[in-house]
Amino acid sequence: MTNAATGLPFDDIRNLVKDIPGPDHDAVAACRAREGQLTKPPGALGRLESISEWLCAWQAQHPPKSERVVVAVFAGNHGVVAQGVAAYPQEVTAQMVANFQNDGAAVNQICKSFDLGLKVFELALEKPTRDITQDAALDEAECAATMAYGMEATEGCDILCVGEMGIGNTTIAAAICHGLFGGEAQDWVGPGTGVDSEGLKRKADAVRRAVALHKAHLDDPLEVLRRLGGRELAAMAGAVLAARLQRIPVILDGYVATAAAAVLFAMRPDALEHCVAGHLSAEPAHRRLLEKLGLKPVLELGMRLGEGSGAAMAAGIVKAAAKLHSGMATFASAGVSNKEA
Ligand SMILES: O=C(O)c1ccc[n+]([C@@H]2O[C@H](COP(=O)([O-])O)[C@@H](O)[C@H]2O)c1
Ligand SMILES: Cc1cc2nc[nH]c2cc1C
Repeated sequence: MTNAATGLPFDDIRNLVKDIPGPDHDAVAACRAREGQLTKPPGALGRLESISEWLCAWQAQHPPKSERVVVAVFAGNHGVVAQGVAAYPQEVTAQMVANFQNDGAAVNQICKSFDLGLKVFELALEKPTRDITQDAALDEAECAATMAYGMEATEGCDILCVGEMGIGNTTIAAAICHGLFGGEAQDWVGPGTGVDSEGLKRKADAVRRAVALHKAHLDDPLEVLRRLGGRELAAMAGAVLAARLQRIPVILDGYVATAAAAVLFAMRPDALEHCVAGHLSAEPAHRRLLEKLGLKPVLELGMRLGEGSGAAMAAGIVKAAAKLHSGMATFASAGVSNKEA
């Protein structure tokens, strides 16, 4: 069922997706022109050069801005944990939110290392979503409102890192990927925070049953998000969309954040061109998902933490790329002889 005739909240999201801007070719041309003048052989900074270009294309300006880089961490709880799919108890989600607020988590230390801002968005932790093996996780109004809430994360930033915290949400990510891209349930599940082999079997079975239950609605990506998703995934999808509309490049974290973004990709395949994959998570299905999306990770550190940590690590590289581009001298200004024409 589409809602075009009834005017329900998903229509607003569909209209926004229709109107997303493309890359700014003038800013890219200005970036290439300066890149060619910097005191280094052409191409010698490798992918860092493409990252500068990507920043210019999606910020629609040259030189790129990288002063205000913010890590947004969205936290949610999931009814599907009743299926025995998670290694840790659900209360860890709220406890880790407190840890973020008290500066004690891994992501806090990464933010301090690279001078990044951190914003934590707590999403009704006391009211977990419905168990996706039994019901739709959210209703349409709540899913759309949560996407709208996620859109607020873009305020006051030049570059946005998108991450999450939510016990059970690697099961949710797997269900969304299986719902959007098909294959077998076991292709999309992995250990998450470290579930044992029996738990992994329960996880694949839960994903298989959830996708079977909602199979009549899988051709609409927003319905996949509403039925198989969670609040932090809806908010992340909203944040990634808002960033595109406001010309803010995005660094995606691991498997869960990428699964949320994949909903927008399924709506239109150019919807994630303003995103880079910050890292390749050790959660095995992340590689498969990035291949589907055509995204190449900036880092591969064997991390599998979530909470925005991989995106925040990559932000250090992205900030360095912008500084290199803006701060280096040119052959002319430094009096360095260029190669013979
Ligand atoms: O996004 C990833 O690549 C990722 C991989 C493994 C674990 N996580 C984090 O671990 C939590 C979910 O794991 P689980 O086993 O409870 O589904 C959640 O808080 C995520 O931030 C995240
Ligand atoms: C301790 C802990 C920290 C986390 N950070 C992100 N997800 C997490 C899951 C657990 C269990």
